[in-house]
Amino acid sequence: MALKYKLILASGSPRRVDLLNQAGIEPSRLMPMDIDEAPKKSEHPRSLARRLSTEKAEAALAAIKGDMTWKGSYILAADTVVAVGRRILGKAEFADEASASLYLLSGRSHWVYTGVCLITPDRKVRQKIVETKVRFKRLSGFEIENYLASGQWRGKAGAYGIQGLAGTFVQKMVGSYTNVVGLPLYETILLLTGEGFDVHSRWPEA
Ligand SMILES: Cc1cn([C@H]2C[C@H](O)[C@@H](COP(=O)(O)OP(=O)(O)OP(=O)(O)O)O2)c(=O)[nH]c1=O
Repeated sequence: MALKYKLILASGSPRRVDLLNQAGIEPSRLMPMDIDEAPKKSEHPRSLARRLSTEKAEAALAAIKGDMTWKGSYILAADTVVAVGRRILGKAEFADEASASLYLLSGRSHWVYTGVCLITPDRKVRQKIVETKVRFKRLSGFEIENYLASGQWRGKAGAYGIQGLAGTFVQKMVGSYTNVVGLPLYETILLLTGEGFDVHSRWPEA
């Protein structure tokens, strides 16, 4: 898809850039937004994905405020959350946290929620929250140790990346694969083309 517009990707995730490129879209600018990603007390994982994707897009909009170079640009942001039931499995900082996450995912199903938020040049907000159900096989201690040694858990929600070695753990998946990797392409294109989205609010012109 050849985008006629300037697109700011409010992200530092190399996966999101790759996925957009896969769809034929080259962001004009990458703006990683450093926001507090801690869930609120008893916040549902779906609500968290919605809130954080909105906050990332909003932060990018605030950052370009008054800069005429970016007038007329779209802003795209996403947030991926992994959860077992309502229990949110964040990005592990250390191997022991990653290990705990993998033991929890072993032999059961979990949900991956990605919130995608697009702000249009006329500052309308288009948003989608996409859900994928993933079932992991039962993982042996050896498989977990081996995975931890690969380092592929770093910087990823739930401490795994389906696009790498952890792809071999997946027994079953229902829903979008690209959603799990960090940006659901089908829905993102719908947002960009202006079809099938939820309008929540409108922000003033940057
Ligand atoms: C579950 C899963 C997540 N991930 C990644 C996607 C996201 O980069 C990351 C989830 O963290 P996010 O907070 O959604 O994104 P991020 O901090 O990496 O990037 P940014 O906020 O700047 O956009 O986990 C995979 O790459 N593969 C997977 O299978």
